[in-house]
Amino acid sequence: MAREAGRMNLLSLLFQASKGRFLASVLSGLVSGACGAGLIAMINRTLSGNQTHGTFEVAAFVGLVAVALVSRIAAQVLISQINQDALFDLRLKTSAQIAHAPLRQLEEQGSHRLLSALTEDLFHLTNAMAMLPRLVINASTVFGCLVYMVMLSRTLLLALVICLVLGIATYRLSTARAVRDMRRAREVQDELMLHFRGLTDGIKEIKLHARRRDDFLSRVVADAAGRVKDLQRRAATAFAVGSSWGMFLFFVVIGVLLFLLPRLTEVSAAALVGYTLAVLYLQTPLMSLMEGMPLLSRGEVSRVKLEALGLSLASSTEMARGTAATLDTRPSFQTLELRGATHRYQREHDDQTFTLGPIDLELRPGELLFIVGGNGSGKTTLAKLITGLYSPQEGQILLDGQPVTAQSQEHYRQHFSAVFSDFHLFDRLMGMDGELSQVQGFLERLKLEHKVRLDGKAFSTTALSQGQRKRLALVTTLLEDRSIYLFDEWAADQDPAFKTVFYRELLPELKRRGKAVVVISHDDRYFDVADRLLRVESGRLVSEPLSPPLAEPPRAVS
Ligand SMILES: Nc1ncnc2c1ncn2[C@@H]1O[C@H](COP(=O)(O)OP(=O)(O)OP(=O)(O)O)[C@@H](O)[C@H]1O
Repeated sequence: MAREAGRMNLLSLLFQASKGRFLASVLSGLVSGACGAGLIAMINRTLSGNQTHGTFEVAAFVGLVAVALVSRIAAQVLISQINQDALFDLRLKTSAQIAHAPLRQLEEQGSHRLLSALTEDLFHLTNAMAMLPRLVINASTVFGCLVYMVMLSRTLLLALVICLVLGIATYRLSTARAVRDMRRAREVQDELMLHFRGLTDGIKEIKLHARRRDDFLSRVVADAAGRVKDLQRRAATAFAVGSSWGMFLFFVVIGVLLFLLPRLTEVSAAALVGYTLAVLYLQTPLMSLMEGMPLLSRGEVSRVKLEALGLSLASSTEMARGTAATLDTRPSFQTLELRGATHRYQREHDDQTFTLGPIDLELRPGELLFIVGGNGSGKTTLAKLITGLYSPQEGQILLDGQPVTAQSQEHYRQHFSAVFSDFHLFDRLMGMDGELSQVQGFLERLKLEHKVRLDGKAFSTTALSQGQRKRLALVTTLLEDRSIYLFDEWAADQDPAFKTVFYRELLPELKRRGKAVVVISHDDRYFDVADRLLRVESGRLVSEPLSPPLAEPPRAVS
């Protein structure tokens, strides 16, 4: 029942995506099916000698063949168009859903699962959706033939329906386990994607240690890939047995009609020939339905998987897309307060939790706040809380005295520009226009002018050293010109000379321009730059007295 509901869902998704063409393809399919039934009727009448071979009959035959041909081509073309459009829509929709999902939810899923969803699941879901109109077309052909058969003989129709019901029931019985196997294979594919990520991200570590490489390939990857192979092979075998069983049933039906039924009841020879012809004609659409079943089942597994990820395709992204254009890109503020804000990490299958907070913190324009603390003390978590990437689980954030709510969170985030320690450098500038004229100046300021230029909106390269990549990320944030800046260990990869530029020139300059700046840092040499120093210890904030500056390394040579 749940699976039926799922298919209904797939069908309605496709219908919503392209109502007009969907209906047109179904209509073309129905016309094609009706023409097929008409042709069978004509052939039967001619074979039984009930029809003359006059010009009208020939013209009618040619006409029916032509209409069947054109309507079938139309249905197929429309199907492939819907398929491509649906894939396009699904990719954009799912990307938007990921972009709008809460960060914590995405972190809990892990990037390997999201990648699986964006590649595997979207591919299979689209394949299944492409099957649905074909399923409707084939069903309409079957329907046309059945109508013709009702007209020929009700007794024969009853026999046929009994055979069909039996056939479908046994087919489903043999493939039920295959669907379960497909679902399990899909779970293992997430694991496989995790290992593939390990292969690309960890290629240096793998290359440097031959035994690690062999262990990784022959045990870790081969184990997951082997399980996927076994499960999919078993599912494919069950589906092959199921569809061959269906094929066998056709001949059983024809045997029953030709040899058994005439002994049990009175059936005319014309009806028998008509039935045999119709059953043979039905073979193609019914086989196509059966061959499509594995694709439909696989698509259904992906649909359930996407829903389980919380990326339900039914949920609309229109609202979120609409609001982006109306948001102020550089809002200003007077006060930002965290009051008793708390964030707790609770891992699945793990009793250990880490709690940050309750945090009380105030920030004003023109303030330079340093946050320090040991590894794992909660600095980055606090940064995510301050920037609105995490919502407080307890307590609240107030902006200019107003609590930040789910509705105002997107607006709240527009106050920030940040470089996190695991930042991502996009290869182009997005969401900016007028700011582009300032790029060259910032590139020169950060000593990148000989390495990178801007071609249109794209950087000429992002293949740079880690320190240079961070500088380029800083260029982007400076262009954004937001009212609050957050740097999470930005200077960690910079040479001593550039550290000085960052702490002694860039940060004070941002402060002078009225920006509030939050800096997570281990560089105690520069703590004197800060207006305030806060230490995070096991998730709690403590104030630190400011110490006098230590001896500095040489300044950068311009
Ligand atoms: N994605 C996560 N899921 C579960 N727990 C997490 C996650 N990220 C961090 N933690 C936990 O939260 C604690 C604080 O992590 P956080 O990244 O905020 O520390 P940090 O002070 O920035 O450390 P570092 O100086 O090493 O960057 C860690 O000890 C870890 O146990």
